[in-house]
Amino acid sequence: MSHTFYNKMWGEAQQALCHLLQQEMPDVPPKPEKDRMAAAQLLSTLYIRYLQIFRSLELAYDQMTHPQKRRVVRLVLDGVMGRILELKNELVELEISEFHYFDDILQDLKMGPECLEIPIPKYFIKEKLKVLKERERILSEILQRTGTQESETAKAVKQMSLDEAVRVIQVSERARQGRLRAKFMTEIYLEEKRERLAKLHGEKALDPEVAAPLIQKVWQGYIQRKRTKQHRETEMIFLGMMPPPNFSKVSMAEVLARKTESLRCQLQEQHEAEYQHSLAHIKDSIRETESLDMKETLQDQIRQWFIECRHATGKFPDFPDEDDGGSNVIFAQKTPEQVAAELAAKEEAKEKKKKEKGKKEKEKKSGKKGKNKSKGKKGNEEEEEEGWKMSASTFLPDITSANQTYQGVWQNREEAWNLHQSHDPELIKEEKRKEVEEEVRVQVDELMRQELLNLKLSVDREKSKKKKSKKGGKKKKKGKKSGKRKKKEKDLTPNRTIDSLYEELVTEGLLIKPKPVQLSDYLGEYSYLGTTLRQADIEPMPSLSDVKQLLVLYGILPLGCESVHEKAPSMKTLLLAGPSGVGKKMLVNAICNETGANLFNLSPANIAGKYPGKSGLQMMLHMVLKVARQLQPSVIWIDDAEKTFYKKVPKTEKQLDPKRLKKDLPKLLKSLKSEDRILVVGTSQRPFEADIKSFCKVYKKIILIPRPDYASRLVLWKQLITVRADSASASVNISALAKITDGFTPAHIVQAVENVLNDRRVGQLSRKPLTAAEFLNSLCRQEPVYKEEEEAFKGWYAKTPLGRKRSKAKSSGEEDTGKDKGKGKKKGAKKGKKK
Ligand SMILES: Nc1ncnc2c1ncn2[C@@H]1O[C@H](COP(=O)(O)OP(=O)(O)OP(=O)(O)O)[C@@H](O)[C@H]1O
Repeated sequence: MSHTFYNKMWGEAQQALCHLLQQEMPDVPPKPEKDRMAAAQLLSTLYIRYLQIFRSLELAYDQMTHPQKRRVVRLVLDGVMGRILELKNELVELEISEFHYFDDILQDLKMGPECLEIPIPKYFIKEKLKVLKERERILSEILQRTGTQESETAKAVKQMSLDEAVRVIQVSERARQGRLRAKFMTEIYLEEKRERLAKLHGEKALDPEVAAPLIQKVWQGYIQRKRTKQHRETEMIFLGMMPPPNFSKVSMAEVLARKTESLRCQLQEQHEAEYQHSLAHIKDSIRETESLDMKETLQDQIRQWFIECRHATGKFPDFPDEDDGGSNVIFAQKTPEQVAAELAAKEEAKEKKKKEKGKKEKEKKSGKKGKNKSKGKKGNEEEEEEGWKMSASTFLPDITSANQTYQGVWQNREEAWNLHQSHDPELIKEEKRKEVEEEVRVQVDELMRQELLNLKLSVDREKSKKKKSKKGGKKKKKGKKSGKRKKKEKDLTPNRTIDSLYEELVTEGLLIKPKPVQLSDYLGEYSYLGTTLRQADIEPMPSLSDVKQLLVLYGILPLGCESVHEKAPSMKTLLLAGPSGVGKKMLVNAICNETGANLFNLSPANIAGKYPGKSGLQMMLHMVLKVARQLQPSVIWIDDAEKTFYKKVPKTEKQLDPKRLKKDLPKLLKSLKSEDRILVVGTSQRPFEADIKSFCKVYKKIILIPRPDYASRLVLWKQLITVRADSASASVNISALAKITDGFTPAHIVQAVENVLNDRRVGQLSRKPLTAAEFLNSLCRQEPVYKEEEEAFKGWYAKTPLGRKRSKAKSSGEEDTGKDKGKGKKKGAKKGKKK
């Protein structure tokens, strides 16, 4: 695509954003929304519209080559990402559920489900590709040196003694020789048979008149069957029931597009380097050519101010302090609106203070008067009256200011000269001029301060007392600051470099290499019935694609983007719970690969016996945290997370001390600050074995991963078979396979496909098409997820804080409807409980 295309895309996204901002920040603040459904609808629509803008901006940022434009796009992009997270958070609080279904809104907006896919900005990896590659190289080197990698692979492969190995080789060699001999014997036997038959029927050769129709019959049959098959395939392709033959082949246009994309990336780097060079060069030249002029004008202006002030007040003014902005304060040009706004803000602050005072007094009075009136009821009534209101956003101001920059600088900029979309020197000049002006101002201020002092001494005969007192004041301020300073965390490894800590952690197996999986490898299909089911008061099962989206929102976006992590609702922990094989570990690895994060493994089984004792544990956590902070983003993965919070440790596991982290994990989380891009991800197959209170206190965000639904199974079967053998899925009844594998997890499906489609079978595909029945053998040897296990998960989730909140809200909602119908209050509550 061309530069114009991406510029246009950016412009359109900004326009759409402008509309949204008008809707989000109207002149008259909207009234609180009393209807929950309407509020959810509003939030969902905003969410989807922001998502579309996000997609366009991400693409534009990835491909635009103009360095200055890219900076503005990046600001908006990060802001939009943060706003999407905020909206999701609002939705979670409003609907009291992690999963939301937008199918009805998609229908209204005439969009497909692919519009809900949350893109992962490519800059997360692209902008630190060199660092990541270097780190990967170091990690591999350490692993090779220490032999950790070998031992890991050795774990997977069963150890074999020499005798055993020799025996296996002998057996297979004898089998090979036997097969070869048998083949020769068959060939010899067939040869002899043919010769014998030829001798027997030699004299009775067929009459050509009889032989010809025989050959024709066979040939006609063969050719007709072939033709019919071809007709059938063309018809299926025409009906859209089969993909065209070169459907999965990459087209020439695509290859070209990819090539252009990579060329653009090179151009981006080149333009960025030129831009950086120009920044320094232009500043130098401005300093050389303009700073003298600037100095003189500024000096003249300040002198003028001295004189004017003396005329007006009879005294020379005090020169503003450097901390207050120096001479900037003198020349601050404020518009009448700014002055009015300042006055209004002051008045507001005053009124607020008054109100607060009044409130406090009232509270005191009411506290004395009435303990008879129940507070709870009052609170509820107030809440009901108030309704839902959007919480204040931390990202909207950023988006607005970036939008203003777009409108002020870029929207109508003449760019006919800039065909190659490199930097605009005029803009750099404007920016650098300001910087040089500031530098000059500081120098001039110093001079003028001295000049004013001299003037005061000679004209007003004033002594410089103030300075001394001010200096004293400054000292006091400093004293205050140092008093307020918080205690710093103790560094247990002050003499060690990060490299040596990194190496130690790798050697100990605490820092591991993530498996090479991307989030796009996690297959799943959109759930099309979500809203319909919810409207019928049936809680739909989330689909794997919903899970994937949650993971992008809660894991990838905050880890990948610094500003989003700092300002978005804080997320330090995430729990992925679900039956074995639903892809929990795969998702953890995908988070690391998509964000370039380090992966620390603090699973109970992995830390057992390492760094023994209390001080050892402290040292281990300190090292992990220090490296994780320095080389952020980082993911701290705890497999079998429930074991840390066991209600009762099973006898067999007592030796491993699985509860080792129980006390220190909350402390570790407390020490994480908003600027530390570290995410603790727990995975658990049996969360119900943990003490739910302490477990949920640590893991505040819980994602329950379900077994795949029919649509996801269909996609899984199709994709997994196609990956192994391109055209094999055409002959398989995938729908039947998806139907009978209800209850099986993706891991089961992966296993079945691997078992059946081995290299030998793939080689036979052209002669013997694949059938669905071949998978049954492998499937029937695997244990599906039974209903009881699924119910256990659901029951456990209902006991988590969000689950309890939801059931509470549901029962209170039912109570209300019960009241409306004129039924007794108790009946409603009972109903709620039963449900
Ligand atoms: N949605 C999916 N799409 C494609 N492959 C998947 C999906 N989910 C799981 N898999 C595959 O299934 C296998 C098992 O996944 P994984 O080990 O992540 O499961 P798990 O839930 O962590 O299992 P366990 O709880 O037993 O440790 C992996 O090979 C993974 O690639």
